[in-house]
Amino acid sequence: MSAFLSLPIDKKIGRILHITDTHLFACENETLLGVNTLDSFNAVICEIEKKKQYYDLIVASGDFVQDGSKAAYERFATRITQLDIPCVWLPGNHDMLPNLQPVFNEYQIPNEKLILLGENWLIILLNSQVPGKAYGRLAESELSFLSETLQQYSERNTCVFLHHHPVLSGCQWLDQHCLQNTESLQNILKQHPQVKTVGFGHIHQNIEQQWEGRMVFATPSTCAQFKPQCNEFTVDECGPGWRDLSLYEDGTIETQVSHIESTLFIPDLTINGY
Ligand SMILES: Nc1ncnc2c1ncn2[C@@H]1O[C@@H]2COP(=O)(O)O[C@H]2[C@H]1O
Repeated sequence: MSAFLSLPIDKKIGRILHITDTHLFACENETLLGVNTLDSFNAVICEIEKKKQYYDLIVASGDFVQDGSKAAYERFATRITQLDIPCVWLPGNHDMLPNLQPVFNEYQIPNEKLILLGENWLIILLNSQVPGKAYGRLAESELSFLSETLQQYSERNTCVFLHHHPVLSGCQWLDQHCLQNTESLQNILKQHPQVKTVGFGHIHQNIEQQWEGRMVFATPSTCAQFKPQCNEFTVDECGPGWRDLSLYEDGTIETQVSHIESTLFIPDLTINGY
């Protein structure tokens, strides 16, 4: 069985900050879809600091960088560790593990896939990356890790995180890049009603919907967003975002997405791909 991180919680409610798709570059002036991704990430973190909300854990769900560079991973690691909240991560399709891993190790951002949060909750992080591809797939090893962990901790309410969307977003151009073996995930989840939610990034938009009797959600990127329900690539005007999750002892979840409201981060709506 894998190593795990055990986090006691002070209060009865477990609080998670979900950050995703930061798309940072080595160069501080680089932009994605017209948004300076370092400035938008910093704006999100500053806003979170200002709110002084208490968190037990940060889950960072991939696409940390756009250029694959160590310097860009350093930018993420430097700023996120300033929050002084335990942070765990999983990779997205843009991530280069040989560059990510040494930097996150240096900053003590642990590579834990199994987190015991307080007495009642289990957080599971899955790697859905297929190197060189925008779509995702859960390898047999990830599926058996999920299945074995859920069996071992069957008494705990559980949140599962991965990068790719297991449910269709309704954007055709994005749905070709979804999780390809959703059925295998579904087959495991069907046997484990303790899994209360599945969270992901990748699609740069807010989704909260019911799936197989549980809530699933996508969290907006900390940079530019994609417009919901569009067949062709379309950028949304929504500002950089993040998500709060409150996990209650009885297995219920409250969640809320926030966005930065600033004219500094309006994307270039004329760009049609990257
Ligand atoms: N115009 C486009 N049509 C289809 N896919 C695209 C387009 N532009 C970018 N993409 C891919 O879609 C992916 C969506 O999120 P990513 O940031 O992972 O990376 C993106 C690209 O790999």
